Amino acid sequence: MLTVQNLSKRFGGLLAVDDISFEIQKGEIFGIIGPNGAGKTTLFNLITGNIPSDKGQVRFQDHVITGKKPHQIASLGIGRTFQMVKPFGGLTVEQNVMMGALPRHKLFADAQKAANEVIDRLGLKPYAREEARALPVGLKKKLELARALATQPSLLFLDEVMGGLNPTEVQEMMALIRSLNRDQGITICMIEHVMAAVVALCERIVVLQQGRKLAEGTASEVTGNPEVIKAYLGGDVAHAGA
Ligand SMILES: Nc1ncnc2c1ncn2[C@@H]1O[C@H](COP(=O)(O)OP(=O)(O)OP(=O)(O)O)[C@@H](O)[C@H]1O
Repeated sequence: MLTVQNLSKRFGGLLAVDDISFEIQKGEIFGIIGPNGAGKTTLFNLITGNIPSDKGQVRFQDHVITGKKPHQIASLGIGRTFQMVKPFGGLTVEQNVMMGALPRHKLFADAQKAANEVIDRLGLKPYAREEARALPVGLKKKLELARALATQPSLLFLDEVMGGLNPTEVQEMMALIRSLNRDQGITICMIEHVMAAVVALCERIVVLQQGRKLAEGTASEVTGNPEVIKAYLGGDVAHAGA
């Protein structure tokens, strides 16, 4: 579904993404892990057109999307959330989700209907008329996801949607991600530091370190890889359930 080939990005003297290649298959949940600063978010930004790449190519279905603008990439069916949730604070939850829905619908009323379906599905209905800035972090993360879903993606990039959530909210978010994948057929690529969630959800995982691909494989292959344990997992391996 998505092929990333030799993608690279330099910020001054720093090679933030260094010759990364991988493929995401239709229907899977794919994970990207690695220490802070490994280049994960930069990789997302390159794929979704938020920053230009220096080298390499990204193909989505039959399209080369390298060099396209974020809204063009979104209209092809690639959605994303941002790690630093940035809802339009002064707007309501419904208005924020409308931002995602509007480009998909000719009529305002249709966009509103679609936005409210997503709001319902994510359990945000009681907050639909509240200002986004008033929401606690768990609901802000859900709103971020709702906004991305309203763009009707077939491939969804999730950047640390579990970050800042309590254990109950993590369980709820995991169930939601699984349902989006299984029931709605959305292919998912997730950056995540909560290893229990990565191990439980992801069929395949890529590990980044200092911009480079350190490993790729199933959850058990990756969590059992001594280089990955040294570079990233450390004492967390037991916690990861490996
Ligand atoms: N716009 C930018 N200008 C300069 N350096 C940047 C920029 N964006 C990211 N970097 C640097 O690139 C490297 C990779 O950053 P990135 O945010 O992609 O890492 P990450 O793996 O997502 O980290 P984290 O897990 O902390 O979110 C870091 O050293 C970061 O400081």
